[in-house]
Amino acid sequence: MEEVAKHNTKEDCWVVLYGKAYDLTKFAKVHPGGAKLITDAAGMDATQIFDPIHPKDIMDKLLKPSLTMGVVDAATIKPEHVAKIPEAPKPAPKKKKVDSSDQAEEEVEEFKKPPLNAMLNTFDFESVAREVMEPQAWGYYSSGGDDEITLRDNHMAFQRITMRPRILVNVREIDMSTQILGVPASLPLYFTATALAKLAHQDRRGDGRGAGATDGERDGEVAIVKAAKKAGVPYMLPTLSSYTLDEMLAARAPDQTVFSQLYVNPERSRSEEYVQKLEQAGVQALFVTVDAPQLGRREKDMRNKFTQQGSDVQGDDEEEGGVDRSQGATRAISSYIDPGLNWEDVPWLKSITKMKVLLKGVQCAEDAVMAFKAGLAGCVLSNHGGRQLDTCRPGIEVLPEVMEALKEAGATKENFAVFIDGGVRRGGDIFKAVALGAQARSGWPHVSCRASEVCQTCQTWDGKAGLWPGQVSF
Ligand code: HEM
Ligand SMILES: Cc1cc2nc3c(=O)[nH]c(=O)nc-3n(C[C@H](O)[C@H](O)[C@H](O)COP(=O)(O)O)c2cc1C
Repeated sequence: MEEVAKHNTKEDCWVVLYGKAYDLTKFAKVHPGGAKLITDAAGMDATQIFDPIHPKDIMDKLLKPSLTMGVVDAATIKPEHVAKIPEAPKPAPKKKKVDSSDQAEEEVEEFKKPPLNAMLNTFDFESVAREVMEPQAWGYYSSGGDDEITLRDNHMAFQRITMRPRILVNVREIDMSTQILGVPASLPLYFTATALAKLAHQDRRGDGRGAGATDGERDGEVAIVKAAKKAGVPYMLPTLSSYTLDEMLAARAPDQTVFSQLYVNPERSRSEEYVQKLEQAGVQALFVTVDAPQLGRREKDMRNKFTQQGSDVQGDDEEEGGVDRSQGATRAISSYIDPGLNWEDVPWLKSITKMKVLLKGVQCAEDAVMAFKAGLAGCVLSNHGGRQLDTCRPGIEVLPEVMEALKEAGATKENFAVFIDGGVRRGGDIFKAVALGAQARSGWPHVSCRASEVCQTCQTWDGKAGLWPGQVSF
């Protein structure tokens, strides 16, 4: 540890994680979470800071092996060598409300979470999340690309589609269950991949319980695996998870089937290894994300990080506080997502696994048809929740043209699956997607239970029991 402690500046920054020393001097400058988080821990053991956010194996998975400087003898790590989680920034002073009658000032009450059964829709969850999450985490979760036009339009697009209910049909028995890529699902919904789920469980109050966690756990993706089982829908495990793949897989119930999302690494052998592990674990389908060759410019997130991390560095230098995060993140993300991935890689993707391979992030009919002709199992019409390229069309709007083109190309629901995501916030949205031809759509994890109720209402209104299988276009 003595040797590591000598490398304690941002120009020469070694950090210990789980007993191994890494040279993060270059990486810190491009760290998606900002340089300061890492350089503040220069020459120290940063495991306590790292563990609540990242999976244990991310360093070996993503960093070049030459940056591992060696193993550190645990006995040599003294308390002063241990980097502590930075104190949460002081809360903004409480707003004063002026009482118009006597001009008295009254403090606004601290936010209290409402009981779970008072949460009637996904927007309720969103407004609570905004209050209880760390501002930095909220920035990461809620931000979209550039002007966030696509982010907003994804949901607006559903509002532009109106219902056309039929009446006087016996709806005593209705059945929302379906099959998604051969996997039984209680409704046409799966939980999509979202990176770094533990971030949502960080603690703003400092009592170690985490914003959304119960029983002192920061259970991130592990909780989502369990929630998917409870809701009876598949979950697409994210590549950039907060838990290791093994931990997520271990959280499955014995009869539970999951899918996986894949960011293709520039070092293809790493992706191959990862995919083999998924296949051996019985994962059913691989969704290769194709809409993120570089990270979207999420300005809300960038601004937030600047104020959070840069506020104590007046006259900031670009590397402090991650001011130049856009460039940094762009470069960082390309260190584990290959921006060179292209159609010629599809045969390779198919050759490394027996799992069904689908593309996540298709945004027009031509590409959907190319995916079909390339022998893939399906695609997700997605603009990455408006987090990547701004002013793209919502998946729900792309859907009709895709279905038509696919039918013309000879695709059927048996040989090519079409899913959509983006802006789905109510069961009625799922209904519209299915009515327009998608086989399922993906949603944020906590959506499903409420969504299923609304979905049921819609199905009742439509007036046909077991409506969906008949109504799906192919
Ligand atoms: C001492 C080591 C590290 C610390 C303390 C750390 C801490 C953090 C924190 C706090 C965030 C959340 C920032 C946010 O709200 O967006 C974050 C994000 C992230 N980190 Fe790290 N990290 C470390 C090392 C690494 C390494 C080695 C990698 C990968 C090679 C990595 C990859 C990422 C990624 C991909 C994000 C998400 C960024 C985004 O999409 O906004 N981190 N990190
Ligand atoms: C916080 C967050 C993290 C995400 N992380 C990933 C990811 O790691 N891989 C990926 O393919 N998509 C990722 N996505 C995109 C989602 O899988 C999905 O395409 C999108 O969220 C759907 O739009 P919606 O948020 O409006 O429901 C992420 C989305 C959010 C909100």
